[in-house]
Amino acid sequence: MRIHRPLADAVVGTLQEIFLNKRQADRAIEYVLKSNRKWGSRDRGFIAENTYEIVRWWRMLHFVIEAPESLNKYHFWQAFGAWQLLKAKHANSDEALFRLPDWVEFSKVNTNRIFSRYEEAKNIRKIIESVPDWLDALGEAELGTEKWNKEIHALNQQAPVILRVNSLKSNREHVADLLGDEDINADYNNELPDGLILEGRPSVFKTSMFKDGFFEVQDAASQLVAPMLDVKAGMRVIDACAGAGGKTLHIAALMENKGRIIAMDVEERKLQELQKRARRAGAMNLETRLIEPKTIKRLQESADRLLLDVPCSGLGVIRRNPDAKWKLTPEFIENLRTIQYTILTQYSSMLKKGGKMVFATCSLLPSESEDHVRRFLAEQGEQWELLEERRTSPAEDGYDGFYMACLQRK
Ligand SMILES: C[S@@+](CC[C@H](N)C(=O)[O-])C[C@H]1O[C@@H](n2cnc3c(N)ncnc32)[C@H](O)[C@@H]1O
Repeated sequence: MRIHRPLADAVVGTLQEIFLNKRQADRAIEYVLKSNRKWGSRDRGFIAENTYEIVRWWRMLHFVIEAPESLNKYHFWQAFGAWQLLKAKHANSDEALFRLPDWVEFSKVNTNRIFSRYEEAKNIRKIIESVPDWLDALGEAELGTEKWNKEIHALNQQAPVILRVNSLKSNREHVADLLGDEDINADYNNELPDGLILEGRPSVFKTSMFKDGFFEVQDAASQLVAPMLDVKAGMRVIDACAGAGGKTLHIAALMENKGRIIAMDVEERKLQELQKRARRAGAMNLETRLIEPKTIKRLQESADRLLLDVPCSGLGVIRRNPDAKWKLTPEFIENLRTIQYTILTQYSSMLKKGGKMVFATCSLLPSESEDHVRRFLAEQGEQWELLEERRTSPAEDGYDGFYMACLQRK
């Protein structure tokens, strides 16, 4: 394999945007890809994949190149070079040893030293799995050593691309056929009635099927949340932390567009995106509502079903957002725990007696998930019954790490 200089430049420049200018990885990648329309799909794939992988393995690469705390552009070139040298080995592949091109930026890259540092790194979990000290300690404290070893390893693997077919417009056999016409192969999974697991990492957003609202990209774990709500056509449903509406659209499809969904959030921008997606999906039975001081009180005991997909650390989805490892802080997670429990205790009042509520997070940490439900039941158990609870695990079932619990109001 040869490395093309403009592509390497693009990766190194994007890494600097992410680490020095604190840009979000997906936005920085999107920006650089838009900057040169002439790049073909392989070039784009190279830039996106290498950037994401170097972000994912940042701590390990930082260790092998022996970089200081304060970084300059040459350190990003060295990390890029080290990743080219190590990626086959790191994936346990027996590909031939890669030789770096004779570029001045690589003049300080010592291949033998990189390999010996890599062997050293293998003995230190937080280095080889590339996690900050505090997160490694927190994961181990909450999950136990054996489980954390497995989960953090699985969280560093690339996640599969999974679609949720929009049953308002199509069905999965039809979409699988249409994808086949575009040389995209898809597999089924019995647990996900509308799910299609794609082979490889094809770009699906440019297909006419996507533009026509035939599917959304949504991980398997996320596809389990709306069905747990047990919605029926005609019900009144509140999705209280709807964001851009991944789960709202699923709920709308399960309700066959009948009844009413109120999709709420504290960020108007996300609700606008939700409306755009709802139009594409043909979801007509929903309205969006920005949460203001009296919104929750006005909706007391008004919903048959309530989804609380609360803001969380996103630790269960770092396969897809590896830069979160470097942006999260213990203080931020602590603050989230307070918000999560406040949402659970205050927003639950919107549910009618006899109604069902799902509390969900995309975190692997019990302190953001199970612990809240246990405390809620301890404090208000006479009014609530826990009907069902589920945890998904990147290590065990290959899904993102979600928690979801269904509670019924007595
Ligand atoms: C996990 S995300 C929701 C993802 C969304 N349900 C989906 O499936 O695409 C959590 C959402 O909670 C919102 N949020 C944060 N604080 C909130 C609050 N106090 N009340 C309601 N929503 C809040 C965030 O803006 C974010 O969109």
